Amino acid sequence: MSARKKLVAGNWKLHHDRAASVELAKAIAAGLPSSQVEVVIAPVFTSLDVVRGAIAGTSIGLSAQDLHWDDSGAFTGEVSAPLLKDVGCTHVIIGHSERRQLFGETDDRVSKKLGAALKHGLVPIVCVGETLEEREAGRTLEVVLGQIDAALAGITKDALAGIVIAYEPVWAIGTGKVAKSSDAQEVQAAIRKRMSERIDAGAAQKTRILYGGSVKPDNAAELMAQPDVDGALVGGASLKAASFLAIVKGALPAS
Ligand SMILES: O=C(CO)COP(=O)(O)O
Repeated sequence: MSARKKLVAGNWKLHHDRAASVELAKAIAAGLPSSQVEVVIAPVFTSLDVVRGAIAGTSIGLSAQDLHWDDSGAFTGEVSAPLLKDVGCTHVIIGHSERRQLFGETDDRVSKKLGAALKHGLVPIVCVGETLEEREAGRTLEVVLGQIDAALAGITKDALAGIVIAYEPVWAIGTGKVAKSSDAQEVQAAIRKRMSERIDAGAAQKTRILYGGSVKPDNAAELMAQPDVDGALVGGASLKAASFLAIVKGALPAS
């Protein structure tokens, strides 16, 4: 079994007001099956404060869904790493494909955001993934490894061990079309190899690489049984405690 502790993160995207967020966070906290799996939830910005209160005293990590790379300044509408720390965040999602596709996120910005997260002690969850067109053109590894190279430019081996990568094929997000576990494994092994070659082999063995894209209770265990799938980044199925907790259970080692 891998020495890497499995991590299951729920990306709530633009869902749930404060009351619904607190209710969901409490239900997740009450149902956590085991501390053998690390669990992180990522509510909308406006719910972070109340969710922090709802999970206080538990092992659940609190993640934002994005950040700006500067600490402060004339950046209307943005939120920075020090402010996320101030509200109690432990993690931050960076470079989600929805931000890349809908909000002009670039590889360069992803790299700057990663630097800001690390500087302020937030665990970055860096998302990469190919579109359907890129996969069908046989360009999956070229695209994904290019995103990895750009995001991790300049990262030290000490920092590498603590970051989280999420491989999320764009065509699998919100579509119900999950990647085959063997395909996820192939890409995630290639990501680890690239980080070993370009940064540090020892540190790359410690980096958690999650799979995301239509993860559900009925496919989670098989995906997370792959040697380089160290957990899941879950969208739709993280919005209900029962399905999210079932996925967390799927991360437990088979008994
Ligand atoms: O984008 C995702 C998580 O960040 C995946 O979303 P779905 O689980 O809804 O496909």
